[in-house]
Amino acid sequence: MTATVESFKFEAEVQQVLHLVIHSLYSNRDIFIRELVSNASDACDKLRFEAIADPALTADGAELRIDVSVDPEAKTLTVTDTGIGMSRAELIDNLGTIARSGTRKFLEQLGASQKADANLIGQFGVGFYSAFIVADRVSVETRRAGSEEGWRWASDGSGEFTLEPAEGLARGTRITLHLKEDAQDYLQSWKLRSLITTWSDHIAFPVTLPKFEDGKPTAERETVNQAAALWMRPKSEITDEEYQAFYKHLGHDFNEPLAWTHNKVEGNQNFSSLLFVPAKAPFDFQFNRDERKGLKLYVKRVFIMDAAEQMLPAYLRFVRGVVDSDDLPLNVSRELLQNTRQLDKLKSALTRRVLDLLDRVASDDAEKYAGFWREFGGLLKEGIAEDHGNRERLAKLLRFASTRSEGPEDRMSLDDYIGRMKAEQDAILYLTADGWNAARNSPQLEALKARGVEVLLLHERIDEWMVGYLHEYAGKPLKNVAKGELDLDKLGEPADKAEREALKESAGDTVKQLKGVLGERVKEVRVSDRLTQSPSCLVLEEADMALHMQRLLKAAGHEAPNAAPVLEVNPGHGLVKRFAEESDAARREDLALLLFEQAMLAEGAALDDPAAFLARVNRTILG
Ligand SMILES: Nc1ncnc2c1ncn2[C@@H]1O[C@H](COP(=O)(O)OP(=O)(O)OP(=O)(O)O)[C@@H](O)[C@H]1O
Repeated sequence: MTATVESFKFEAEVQQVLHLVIHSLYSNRDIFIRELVSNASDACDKLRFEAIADPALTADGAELRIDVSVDPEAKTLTVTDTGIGMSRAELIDNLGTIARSGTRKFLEQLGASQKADANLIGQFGVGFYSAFIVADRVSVETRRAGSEEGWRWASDGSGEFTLEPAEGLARGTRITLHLKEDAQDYLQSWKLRSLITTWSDHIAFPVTLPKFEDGKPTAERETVNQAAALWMRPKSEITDEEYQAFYKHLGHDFNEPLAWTHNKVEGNQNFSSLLFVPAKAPFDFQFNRDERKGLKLYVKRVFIMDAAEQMLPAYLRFVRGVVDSDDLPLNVSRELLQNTRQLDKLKSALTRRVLDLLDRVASDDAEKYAGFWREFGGLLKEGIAEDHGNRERLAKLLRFASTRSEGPEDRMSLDDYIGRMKAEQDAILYLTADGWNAARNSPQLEALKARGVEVLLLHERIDEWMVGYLHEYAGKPLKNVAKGELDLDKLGEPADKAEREALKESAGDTVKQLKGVLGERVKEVRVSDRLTQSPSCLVLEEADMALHMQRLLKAAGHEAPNAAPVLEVNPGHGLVKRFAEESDAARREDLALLLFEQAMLAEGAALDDPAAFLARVNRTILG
């Protein structure tokens, strides 16, 4: 029969993954058993699902189960399942190529270095290929449910695999690992038992091991897991370790989850849900807004499909978990899911659960919540724009830096801010800027700082977009301090009020003359209440788009409104005084433009003509 053996080369990416897995996961090599048992369990899930439409697939009556065996003489470990099995084409596709687009991108990102730490690799679910950490040869014998043909796949993981027909196989898949010399401990009963019980208790199908006698496996077998869907068991009977192990299985994550929420709902809708918030963002996270995975839909304990897109809003795409509905029909399709009112309700119930969970973490453990915020905070900002109904709840979960923060880390909630607001202050004040330094050193803040008024510093790009949707919180309006007029008198008088008033009075002409020189560049020139140190700053009208946003949009090739800013000047500053006193027209123009250009630079803007600016600076310095 050797004539029928065909050889295939692994896709280049598979070789890369194999290389990475074998070299980076050696110290975590126990995970191979988790991956193989998980795959076996998925295969049983798939068969149960396909059999709903085609009962003939399970007509042979074999129970869905997973058997792990060892042969100490042959030095092999075998994982056998009675699941869906694979056809020849599926074998080639599944065990010879990389299907997940995220994995490709991950590999591209790793680039030439080809190094990644175990955590990173763990996050993309090393899957089947992890068998090669402990085995120098792996064979897969499989017969797809409903088909007569069986196939044997074999490889030593070095670049090629072979395929040949196999006779007499039972339905499902048997994976045989020829263990490496240094991996023989997996043949021992205690080792196997401890690993399998840790990893399989939450698996919904029986996982069996041989009984051992005198250290040798016998023909008798015993089931080592509870074989009940974890989420259907009463909460009080589930330990944290079980939840954690289940999460690792579900989320393909090495790390423990940050938090979880497990609920059973009965009444109008009947469903159970078990939702996890990961501690770390998965590697392909930024890519998969459109290709979301991680929330599994079951109907009456039968796995139906990954339905994250249907069951949770996009901004909660970090959530992992299962939802088991008693109401949806077993033959529910993706199309049907999109159009069911029932699902809308389910979606809003699940969204609530996640937000409640986050709220709980935030109030119970600020450090833990800070960890969540670092990983996923940006997504909640997306939520502010996308989820009108939950805006207030989401706003409560937002964290910001402020003029009182020591660094750019966002640690402050809107409630914290409101709690510290001055009695006379009627709005939540914030400033948006392109970056932390531009925000904290912005001239717009000078007078506010001088009065001890705290201002939230929104220094990330998404912030400007987000605050466009967040007009108020807890009944208090949000106000951008760089827009419109600021009524600072309400917030306490500065020490030098009388002096400033006098300066303002006398600066009327200066302001007019500045506008005359600057022309269309500015909408208006006025005396500033915002400034105490700097000579000038730019201010927009309430409805105008922030200048850094206008720039960003233009740079990305989009249309952006061209709102000319208002130039505010500080009449007490030497430069403004010099302008007022200067009689030479050319020098006056230099000074006016410098006031404008400085304000642009403080905004983080690039100047249209930097060389002309420098020439002006030099002329002015040299007098
Ligand atoms: N025991 C099995 N029975 C049937 N199909 C299997 C079995 N093991 C693996 N497969 C198939 O091979 C594919 C690749 O498996 P692998 O473990 O590498 O990745 P995965 O399970 O798809 O991804 P991940 O492990 O990241 O979830 C699976 O998607 C599945 O289609």
